[in-house]
Amino acid sequence: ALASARSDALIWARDPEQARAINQQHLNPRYLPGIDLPPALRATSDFDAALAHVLDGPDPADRLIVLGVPMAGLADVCRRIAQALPALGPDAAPVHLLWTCKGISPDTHEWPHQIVAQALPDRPWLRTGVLSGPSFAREVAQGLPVALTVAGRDPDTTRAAQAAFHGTRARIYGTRDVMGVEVGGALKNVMAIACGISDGLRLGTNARAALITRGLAEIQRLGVALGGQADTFIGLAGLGDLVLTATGELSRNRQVGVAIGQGRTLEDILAGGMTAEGVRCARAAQALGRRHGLDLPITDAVCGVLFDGVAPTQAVAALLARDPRDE
Ligand SMILES: NC(=O)c1ccc[n+]([C@@H]2O[C@H](COP(=O)([O-])OP(=O)(O)OC[C@H]3O[C@@H](n4cnc5c(N)ncnc54)[C@H](O)[C@@H]3O)[C@@H](O)[C@H]2O)c1
Ligand SMILES: O=P(O)(O)OC[C@H](O)CO
Repeated sequence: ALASARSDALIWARDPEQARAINQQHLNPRYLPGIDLPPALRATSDFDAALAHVLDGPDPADRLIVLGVPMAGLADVCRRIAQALPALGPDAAPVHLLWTCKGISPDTHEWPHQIVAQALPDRPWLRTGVLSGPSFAREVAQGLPVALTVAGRDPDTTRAAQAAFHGTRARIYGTRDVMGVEVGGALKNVMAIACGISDGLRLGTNARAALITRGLAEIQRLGVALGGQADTFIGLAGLGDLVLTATGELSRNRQVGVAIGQGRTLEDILAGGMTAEGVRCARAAQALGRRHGLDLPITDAVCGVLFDGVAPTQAVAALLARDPRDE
């Protein structure tokens, strides 16, 4: 998206072959097969060179890093940034750092902003935030319109993201509710697995709508208990991303659920190395819910099917047999 409007967008890729394909053929055959990338987009596999590109750019008001790695790589990449960043003084121009990660650490139950704060502490010029919302990478790469949310404690972060993306096909909204946005992004993946299972079982569109609506209630319950704002969950990072991921065929989390509903095993589905963050964070969401004394029945059902050998049909029956309650 950035490279469609400006000439200084640079991707850091771990794999030099991937960087070469982006530079020479304007293609990313592994992750975005068949899509022509903007010729202005350049790539490097040299981590230090990528950071220098941000710090040495012509406009100090324009320093933006977007971390598009899965949750499993977030701490590691932040530590690499911490090691490579020079010691800037307190008056240095800000560097804005956004992450796209949607999940919870399966071991420590930490949220992305907590992982970033630990790995990159005490840098007053570093402004951080989360970039989230309904956004299949493939559609963004095709140049189709997308609306996203940036959440950061410092309003500068939202403004920097808005300025950077202005003129592209991406429209950025701002909020300060980092926790709410992160809970929305992580939990919608669990709900997308639930909707996929329901669709894989051919339970119909009524069932899917029920799971989306009650799933949103569940996401909001956990998010508010953790300090998020209730109205964040009817915004792009809540309802918007939930609807997209629970219904869009491009969703990998939904695809995992559909395949399970059709009778495949989780091990078999994930054997190709697909990133489906909902699988990695469902247990952590369940544990956080229990710690806060919350009822998260759909999350429990997804955990039962993914990890405890509960048959999908049994999980549906258990959800329907719960005691009646007010909406
Ligand atoms: N793909 C999407 O449509 C999309 C949209 C919005 C948000 N997200 C979220 O963004 C995050 C990244 O998703 P993705 O689909 O781009 O993941 P991905 O699995 O496609 O990986 C993205 C890139 O990160 C690299 N990577 C993986 N582990 C790494 C590590 N340890 N260190 C450095 N690089 C590493 C990969 O090689 C790849 O180039 C996820 O949390 C996902 O939920 C994805
Ligand atoms: O493919 P998924 O299920 O990880 O979803 C991708 C994005 O998070 C959608 O906003």
